Amino acid sequence: MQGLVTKSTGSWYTVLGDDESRYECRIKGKLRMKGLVSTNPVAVGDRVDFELEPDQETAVISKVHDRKNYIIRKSINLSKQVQIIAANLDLACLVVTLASPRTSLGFIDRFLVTAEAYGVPAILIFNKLDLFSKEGLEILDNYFDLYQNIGYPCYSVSAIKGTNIETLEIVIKDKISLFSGHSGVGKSSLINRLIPGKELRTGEISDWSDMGKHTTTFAELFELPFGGKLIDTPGIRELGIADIEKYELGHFFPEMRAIMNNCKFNNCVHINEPGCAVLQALENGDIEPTRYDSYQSIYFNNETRA
Ligand SMILES: Nc1nc2c(ncn2[C@@H]2O[C@H](COP(=O)(O)OP(=O)(O)OP(=O)(O)O)[C@@H](O)[C@H]2O)c(=O)[nH]1
Ligand SMILES: [Zn+2]
Repeated sequence: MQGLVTKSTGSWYTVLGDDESRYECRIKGKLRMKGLVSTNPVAVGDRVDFELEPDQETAVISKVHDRKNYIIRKSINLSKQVQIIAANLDLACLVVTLASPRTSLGFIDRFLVTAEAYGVPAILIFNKLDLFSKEGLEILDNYFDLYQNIGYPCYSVSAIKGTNIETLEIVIKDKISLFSGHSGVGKSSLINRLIPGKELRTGEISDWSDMGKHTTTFAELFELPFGGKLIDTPGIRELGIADIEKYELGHFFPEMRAIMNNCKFNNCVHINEPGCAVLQALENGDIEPTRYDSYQSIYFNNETRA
C-alpha cells in the first residue's frame, strides 16, 4: 500500500495509508537514498510504499518515493550528516508579529531566502492583528507593500479573534504547508484555529533557553478539516539550513534575480563591483534597503562561517 508519513519518532513512523487508516511502520534493512547522507531515511511528508507485518498491526516501509523538495537541518552530533525535517512541501508559511514579540526583517528575509533555496513557495502571515494600533497598521501596510511587490503573498490574521482565518484557509487548502515562526508569535493558537479540536498547547511567551517547553523537535503532519495538510515543527523556528554558496545568494532574492543579468560582470556578487545592476537598483530605490541589508548580512555571515 502507499501512504503519507505523518509522524516520525526515530525508529517508528506513522503512515496515513491511502485507505485513510493509520499504520505504525518501521524500516527494515537499508532503504536506498539518492545522494543524501541523512540520519533519517524517512521524513514527515514522504510518500512511501509499505507492507503489513504478519501480525497485521504494524508495517514495514519498503520504498520512499522521490521527493519534490525537502528541508534539512544539521544533525546535532554528526556534523556532516543532516536530518530531513520535512519533505514535499507545497508552501512554507512564516507566522510573524510586529509586536510581542516583534519579528525582525532580517529573520523574515532569512526565512524567505531559505525557502527559495529549497524551492518552496513562501507566504507571510502577520498574526495578532487585534493588537495593532493605528501606527502598527501603517507599518503592516508598509510590510505588505514591501513583500507583495517582491512576490510573497502576505496575510494578516488574529488567531485569538478569528479574523481573516477563512482567507488563510483558502490559501492552504489542499496543500502541504509548513508553519514556522518564533516562539510566542501564536503559531499554536493559529493551528488550533485551523484545526478545531486539535488543542495544541499554547502558552505565555517562553524563554528560548527554556528547554522543558520544547521537548518535541519532531515535525508532525496534521490533516486540515477543509482539505490539505499542515506540518508543525515544534522547537524548530527556522527553516533549517540550506547550503547556499555566496555567488548564488542573489538568486534567492527574486528582485535581484530579475535584474542581475544586467550586471557588467557575470560573476558579480553585488557588493562593490562597478556596473552592478543591483547596486544601481538600490540607488534608484527599486530595491528596498532592508532587503539589501539582509543580503549583505547573509553574505558576510556566510563568510565568517566558512
Ligand atoms: N492578542 C493576541 N494574542 C495572541 C494571538 N495569537 C496568539 N496570541 C497569544 O500569544 C501567546 C503565544 O501564543 P502561542 O500560540 O503559544 O505561540 P507559539 O508561536 O505557538 O509559541 P510556542 O508555543 O512558544 O512556540 C499566547 O499568550 C497567545 O494567547 C492573537 O491573534 N492576538
Ligand atoms: Zn551585481
